[in-house]
Amino acid sequence: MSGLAISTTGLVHIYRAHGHDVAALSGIGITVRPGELVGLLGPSGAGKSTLLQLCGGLLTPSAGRLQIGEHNLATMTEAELDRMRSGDVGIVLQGAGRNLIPYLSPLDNVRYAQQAAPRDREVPAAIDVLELVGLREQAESPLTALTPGQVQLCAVAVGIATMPGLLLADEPTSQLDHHARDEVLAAIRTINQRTGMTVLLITHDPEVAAALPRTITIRDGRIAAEGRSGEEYAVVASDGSLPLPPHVAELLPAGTLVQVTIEDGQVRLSPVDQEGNR
Ligand SMILES: Nc1ncnc2c1ncn2[C@@H]1O[C@H](COP(=O)(O)OP(=O)(O)OP(=O)(O)O)[C@@H](O)[C@H]1O
Repeated sequence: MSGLAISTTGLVHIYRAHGHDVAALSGIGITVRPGELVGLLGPSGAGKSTLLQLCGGLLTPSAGRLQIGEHNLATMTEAELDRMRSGDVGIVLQGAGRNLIPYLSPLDNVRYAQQAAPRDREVPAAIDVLELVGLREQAESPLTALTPGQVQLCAVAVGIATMPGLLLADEPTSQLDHHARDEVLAAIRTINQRTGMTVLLITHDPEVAAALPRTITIRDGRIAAEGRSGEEYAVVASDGSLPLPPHVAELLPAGTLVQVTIEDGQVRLSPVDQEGNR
């Protein structure tokens, strides 16, 4: 199938835990076009995995709109979510082993994953899926004979086994040496370019982020910035607010009065004291 778009407006997710609520996402608005390859960045606890799991239908939004292709996830029944998860969205969980059956070869792992595909979906031969990620030669090897990078490639192959329109990958390049990391990233790029599959992947690695055409940074459950080929930009939210980059926020602590002016077409932020004097 062709790539699926992601569209969210005011997306909120609250975990209800031991009598207190944790707001993991506090109003996320993003649009990802079909076939885009996007990295999700941000400090630990920012809400990246929560967003990924919401997009995969593994969690239900507490509020807001979340649209994956034609699916409006906020209103889908459990049966509809099951169908979406089995064919339209592939998920690679953090830690390659969690995606694999340890006693099956890469070929049988992919075949097993393909059994979940909807009946009307034509899936490619398992060997062709492995070829796509560069694992044809290891197709029948036991997983224990594979390098850590090859095990991760196998997890990616399982994630795309049914040729979903959206691949969600939680830190697929972490805990790998640079060579293996680059191989996994190259395989994900190949999948994206050859199939047109939309890809959303979480990374903490600045070198991986710099190599991606687009990144979205989340901080404290909100969109903090976007990157284009390594260059970071602040993003104006739908309510007109603009999150300051951390190095600017350090200069303008909370409560600072800022005069916003336009001079020669340039928007200027000038801090003033509490009496309004520059
Ligand atoms: N099952 C849960 N129950 C309660 N709170 C949770 C649960 N899962 C995550 N959280 C909290 O939600 C917030 C966002 O967590 P999330 O795992 O989405 O962040 P993250 O950006 O993926 O972090 P990391 O990079 O460490 O994986 C954090 O404050 C976290 O402690």
